[in-house]
Amino acid sequence: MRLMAARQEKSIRHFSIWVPAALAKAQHHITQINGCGCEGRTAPSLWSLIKGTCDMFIRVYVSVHALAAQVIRKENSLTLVLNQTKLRRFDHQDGKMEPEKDLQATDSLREDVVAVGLRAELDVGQPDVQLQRNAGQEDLKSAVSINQAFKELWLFYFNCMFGLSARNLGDDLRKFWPKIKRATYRFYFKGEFGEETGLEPPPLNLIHTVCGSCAKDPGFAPWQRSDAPVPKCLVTGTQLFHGRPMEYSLILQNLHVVPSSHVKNKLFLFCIMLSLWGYMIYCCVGYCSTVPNLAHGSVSRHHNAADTDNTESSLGASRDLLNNENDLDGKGEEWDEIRGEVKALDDNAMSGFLNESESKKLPQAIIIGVKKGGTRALLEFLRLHPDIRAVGAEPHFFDRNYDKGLEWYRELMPTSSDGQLTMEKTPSYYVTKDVPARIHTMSKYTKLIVVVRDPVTRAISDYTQTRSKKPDIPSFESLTFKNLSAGLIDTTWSAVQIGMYAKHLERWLQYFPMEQLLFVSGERLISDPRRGNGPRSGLSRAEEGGHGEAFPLQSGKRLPLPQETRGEQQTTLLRQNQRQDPSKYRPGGRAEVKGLL
Ligand SMILES: Nc1ncnc2c1ncn2[C@@H]1O[C@H](COP(=O)(O)OS(=O)(=O)O)[C@@H](OP(=O)(O)O)[C@H]1O
Repeated sequence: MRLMAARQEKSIRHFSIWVPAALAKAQHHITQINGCGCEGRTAPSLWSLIKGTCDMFIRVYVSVHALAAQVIRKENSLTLVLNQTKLRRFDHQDGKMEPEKDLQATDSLREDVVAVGLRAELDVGQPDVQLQRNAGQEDLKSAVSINQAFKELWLFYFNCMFGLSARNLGDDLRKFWPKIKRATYRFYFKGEFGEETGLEPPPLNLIHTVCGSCAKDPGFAPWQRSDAPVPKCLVTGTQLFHGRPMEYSLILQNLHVVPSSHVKNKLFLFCIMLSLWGYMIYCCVGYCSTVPNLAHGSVSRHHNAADTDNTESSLGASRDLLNNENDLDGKGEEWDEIRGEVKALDDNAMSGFLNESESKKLPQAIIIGVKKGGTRALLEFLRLHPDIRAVGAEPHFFDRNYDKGLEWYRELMPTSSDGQLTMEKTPSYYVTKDVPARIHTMSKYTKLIVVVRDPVTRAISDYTQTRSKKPDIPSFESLTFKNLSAGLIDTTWSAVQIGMYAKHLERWLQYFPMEQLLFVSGERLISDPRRGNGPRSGLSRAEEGGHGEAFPLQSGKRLPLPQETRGEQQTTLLRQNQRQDPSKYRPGGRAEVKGLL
């Protein structure tokens, strides 16, 4: 046995505890024990415990300065695995300790020791003691005894580890101690002691035996003192962790050791972090609300929302799944465009292209609709005419920005001389309830241009545009028809509503005579823009004015807009040329421009 133990000793961490065959049956209830010991008390205590309780024949090699021990049940033996730096052998027969003995590869073992401590987080063990319910009475008693013995053993280890050893560790051990982050005690007893088995708490004499020398030490848990009541859960009171008191919380059979001050510190830190985060969010919100652009955006959106309502009211109770949202989305760009346009014109003024008689005027002609009718094309063609000055973007003054006032509106317009016509286009005007009255208020002589197109094609164009931005919208058919098989059209859908040109026209005719409205065919604008809208269309005049090359017409295809063929730079140049030598680009006078309308 000694030979064997010596051989095992060479393997440094494996030691055998021999168990009498008579007790082997009971022992198989014990699968594994992890523990830790120090100061040479572990093995004697283990021995005392088991001997005193189970009368087992055990030979124990004890650890000195050991951090962890493991007892693993094998067939007829328990193997005590010690993670330690030094060893002393304890002979139970004569009760003497052998002299301390240095281990090989001490450093690596120390690493191992730390690793064990961290890996287990001082998870002291998993005895996994099972009480076999169908076992005989004797077996049960034996099992219970062993269970109890080991339970006590763990308790002792815990005390060694956190009670005495925390204060009595040698320097080597002490330096590892701060690395231990958390202490967790776990008991895995499948079966309640006491209640199920009727077993009493461990007898006091056992405790005295185990802790004979330690019991006087006030660092030990109170239950280890002879005068202290023995608790059923076997672990109680306050232990030391890093020299500070620890709190125990009993959760089912698991017992967690939570260093209270540690937790409190963490909680405190967490609260501080939370407050900081809250403050940062608060600051961010405050900052956002003070950033001019964002604020402007939010105000604009607010206005837009209101304006959208306004627009919707013109369409009755229409389902506006398309139009207004798009308009809102595009508005930022529009205003950038407007500002860009105005700026470009101001630049012109700076470079001397404008003469002093020019001023900004309210529009005399407006393309009021309809959306997706071809309004952009018409405006771009018209503004090539030297006597037409137009805002490139859609001002949406009469439907969304009316509260900004006419001066604001005028400021958006390009400068023009007396003979020139100022124009703008906003296709949503045609379907917006209040717009006819508002334009009429501005000037009852305002010329109104409406580009109309087959309502179905228009609706499809409208839908397609929205779908390109929002692919998730329902299908065109499902939006158009109330009942597809019956062919019932849903006239509440805005895309359909906009196409009901006659209905909207009635509203306009309440304020303007028919002669003041010009209806342009969107289809003809595509198929034959030169002649499509009359022999004296703006396009033919522009062509006469020397801009024919700007309209490379291919039959059946829409005419490319000037930007598409020449680029914005060239268009700007063209306008500058118009200004430099108006006569060259001026086939007719203002009267002729008026005649177009
Ligand atoms: N010459 C030329 N250049 C560009 N686009 C042209 C032109 N002529 C007509 N169209 C068709 O007009 C449709 C766009 O209409 P709008 O400009 O009124 O649209 S918007 O309301 O301003 O968004 C759009 O229709 P769809 O293509 O069916 O969507 C354009 O194709």
